[in-house]
Amino acid sequence: MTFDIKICGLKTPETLDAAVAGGASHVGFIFFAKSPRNVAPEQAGALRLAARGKAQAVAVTVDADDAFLDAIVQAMAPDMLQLHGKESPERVAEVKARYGLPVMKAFSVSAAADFDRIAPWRGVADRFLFDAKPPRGSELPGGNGVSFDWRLLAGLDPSIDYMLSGGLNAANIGDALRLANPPGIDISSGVESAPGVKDTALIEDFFKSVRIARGRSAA
Ligand SMILES: O=C(O)c1ccccc1NCC(=O)[C@H](O)[C@H](O)COP(=O)(O)O
Repeated sequence: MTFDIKICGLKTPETLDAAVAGGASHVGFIFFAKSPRNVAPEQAGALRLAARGKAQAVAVTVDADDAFLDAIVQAMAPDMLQLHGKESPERVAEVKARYGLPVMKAFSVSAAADFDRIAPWRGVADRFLFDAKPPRGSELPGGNGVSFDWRLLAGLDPSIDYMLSGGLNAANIGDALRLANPPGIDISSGVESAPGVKDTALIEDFFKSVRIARGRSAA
């Protein structure tokens, strides 16, 4: 079974290279003006070239309209769209049909009952991303560096394909993998030295911790 690792919120060639070299299966680009990780579609288009054939480029949007999605898809040709807002199942289906791309739908989680909410999106979204609920007052629906109780994932229907997200870092990824055994993981602020500033050494440390946790050599 494959195990996916997404490094999200990349903005520079150096950190994108570190993500790909470390073994990222997915690299994420944020299109949300209030985020310190926000990039222009053309910037993401230039960056993602280095990942072509090595990692899937994911465009992360929040309740984006067709005009904005058109601009993103045209400028960067993403491999996947991550919808991180309040997109309905109908909107997810519309986006999938319009672009012919797989869609990962994000949900925030704080209790087991939150997984019941995904039912209408099953069979519509290709994958889910389970993130923590944003802290009170945050303007960001994601990228807040906060975790939820990973034990909640242990009882999830194993046919649900998802990435575990929210507050992961090199120090806690071992516990997260042990408790949740997810098919994929996603990280952003845990590999940053400041909000929106990715750090190549932290990216390398994260991959090293993942390898150790998965029982592989740290070298
Ligand atoms: O990261 C952002 O700034 C962001 C802004 C708006 C919507 C989504 C955003 N991030 C989505 C992601 O996939 C993040 O990697 C995910 O929320 C985990 O972030 P973190 O807790 O910082 O690892």
